[in-house]
Amino acid sequence: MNTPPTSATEQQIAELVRRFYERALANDSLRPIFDATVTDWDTHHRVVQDFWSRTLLDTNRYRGHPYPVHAQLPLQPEHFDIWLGLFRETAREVLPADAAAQAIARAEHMAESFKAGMFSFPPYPGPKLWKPAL
Ligand code: HEM
Repeated sequence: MNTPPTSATEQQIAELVRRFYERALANDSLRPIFDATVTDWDTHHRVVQDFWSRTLLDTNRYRGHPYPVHAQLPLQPEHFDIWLGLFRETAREVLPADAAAQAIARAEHMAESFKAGMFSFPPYPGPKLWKPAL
């Protein structure tokens, strides 16, 4: 999704990522999920920085697909609330106001989409319960 570039700098975005992960890894609910998944932190920071660079500066550095990545993680809805709380705090601290507002809006929108995709429906009951129409 491309939006007009904000006044953030790459340096501020790097700082956003650094401080956000400092907080996320100090959080007892989020840390185990990162510990179990991320083996190469430099690469992870770079990928996430590229993502925010695309969102806030309209660069084309991130070309991944965040939804399938998160759909495979053992997440509950409350993980997103905690994540967003830490992200809002960090974004307001590190980014200029226009960029903070855009980053927070994007994260909130993604959290809503992720939650809608991941938690809206009960698990598929399986083919045994399906009856073909006659
Ligand atoms: C809506 C809020 C979120 C945003 C915007 C976001 C953003 C991202 C992005 C851009 C990536 C890189 C995906 C890629 O490899 O292409 C990522 C990966 C990851 N995120 Fe999130 N994330 C969010 C919520 C969460 C939450 C709640 C958790 C729970 C701890 C989480 C844990 C992870 C982990 C563990 C990875 C690495 C997965 C892997 O390397 O296999 N994220 N996230």
